[in-house]
Amino acid sequence: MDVIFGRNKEEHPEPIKADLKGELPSWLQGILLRNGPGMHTVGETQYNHWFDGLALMHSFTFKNGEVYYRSKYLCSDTYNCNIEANRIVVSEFGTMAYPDPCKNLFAKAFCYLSHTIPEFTDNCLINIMKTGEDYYATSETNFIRKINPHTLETLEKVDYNKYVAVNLATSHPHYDSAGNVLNMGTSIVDKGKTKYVVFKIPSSVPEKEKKKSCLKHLEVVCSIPSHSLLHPSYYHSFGITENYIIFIEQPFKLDILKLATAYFRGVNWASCLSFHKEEKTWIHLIDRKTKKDTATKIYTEAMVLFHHVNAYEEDGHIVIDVISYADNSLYQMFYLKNLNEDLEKNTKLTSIPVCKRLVVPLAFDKDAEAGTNLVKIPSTTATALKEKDGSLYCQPETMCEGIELPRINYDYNGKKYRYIYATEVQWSPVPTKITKIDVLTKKKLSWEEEHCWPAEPVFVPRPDLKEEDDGLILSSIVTTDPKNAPFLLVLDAKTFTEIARATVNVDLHLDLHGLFIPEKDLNAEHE
Ligand SMILES: CC1=C(/C=C/C(C)=C/C=C/C(C)=C/C=O)C(C)(C)CCC1
Ligand SMILES: [Fe+2]
Repeated sequence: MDVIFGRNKEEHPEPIKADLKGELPSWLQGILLRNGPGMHTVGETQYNHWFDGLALMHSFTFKNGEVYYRSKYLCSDTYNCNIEANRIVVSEFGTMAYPDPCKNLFAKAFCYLSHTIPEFTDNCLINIMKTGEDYYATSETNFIRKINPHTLETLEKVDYNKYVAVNLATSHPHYDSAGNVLNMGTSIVDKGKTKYVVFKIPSSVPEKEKKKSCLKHLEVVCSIPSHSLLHPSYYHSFGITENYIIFIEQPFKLDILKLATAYFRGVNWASCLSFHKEEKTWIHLIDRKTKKDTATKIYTEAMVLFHHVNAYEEDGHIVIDVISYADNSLYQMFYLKNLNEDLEKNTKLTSIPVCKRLVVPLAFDKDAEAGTNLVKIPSTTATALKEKDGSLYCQPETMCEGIELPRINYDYNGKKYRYIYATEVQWSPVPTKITKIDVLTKKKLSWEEEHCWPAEPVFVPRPDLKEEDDGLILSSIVTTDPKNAPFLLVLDAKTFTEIARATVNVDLHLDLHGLFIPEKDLNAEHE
């Protein structure tokens, strides 16, 4: 497994023409742009956790029936400082680094005693975000890095904090039909309060400010007070429907006092996160018009969740699909010492990812007796029980087990939908299959091949789409058989049959997330 996880990957900044088997439809023109950790060793030093690795972006460009591959390390301040020092000098999720010689850039790390919130990394390794015509590499700290989607060059470093008071922000923003971005971040102990802030980045700027970034026009949509000042929830994504923003405040929490003292206690940021299994998971539904949370307190059992799949409104209910775990063993699993030794032995998850459906009634009989199930949708076994104190206790329906990195046809985001595309994992965190799940019939279609390790499957709609699954699935496939080079797999989303594969003779890295940029959204000037 060292091949997949531990070994530093080489970058290929110049386009490499892939060897294509099969035929690509002529409408497939654009760039699949993805992000993930590519380097875990700098000089003699090594990161502890897979999520610490230096961001390596890669892209598959589809042009006139051909595919071109490139990859480039994000030239973040973190990357530059590490490379210059020839060792890890900036702390990441699972690795605390000292001392920091880049004093000018990371000086604040030394002031840990006077700063509650340490200066975080700009190693944006998780996802790619589009705002207007700009693209950013993202992680979960306050920093994002603008990039050129054609050349993968690194551009400006942006501090969210300049535009909105957040110390952390998700790397899974949502987009509305006009391309505006909706994202959430946590504002920690700011003016005596800790809250979750929802903000909007408009997709365009006024004509006279054409050269300015959309971030300058960022607006706060609403904020949700944290249940606890010093223990805000950790969250990796959130949900939206036409009229609501869905925020799940899980008992997997960040301990701010631990965070503030981690540096001098010699522990990593990860150790500041803990799961409180005896606590509840609070479900917040924010009305997008009134900006208010529901008056009723809504909760479900303690869970750890990273990915929302989708959410929608149906007959006065909100349906929320998530991938959840019974504990936080997922983060534990991705320590490189677990991944690189005996994968089978060390990475047995103590809880597997489960796709759960939570259903919350919006309007219900306030006089209903305690214990009544208020869910009136016949298609689900999820319940919402009225409690004596007036709160709602939601018990989810299990949709399926063993899926992660879920994607949908994004035109159905926030709407009633039918298909989930995901990677399939069993008791090990490394995916071996890609799967399509029909949430209506619970039927599954899968793709797998020996020694193949697929990435998150991205759905690209056919231009004349008539049905939700009219389109293609793109997934980059890492291989561990030296005889078979890695490739970009193209499946028909309807049947899950292979349309084409574009093989590239490079050491492809297992990545996290990314997006497909159709040609019409690409600004040719930057090419
Ligand atoms: C650096 C840093 C963080 C980084 C978190 C990361 C890098 C999370 C990655 C999560 C993934 C990839 C989940 C997949 O399901 C925190 C904890 C937000 C806060 C402290 C500083
Ligand atoms: Fe994610």
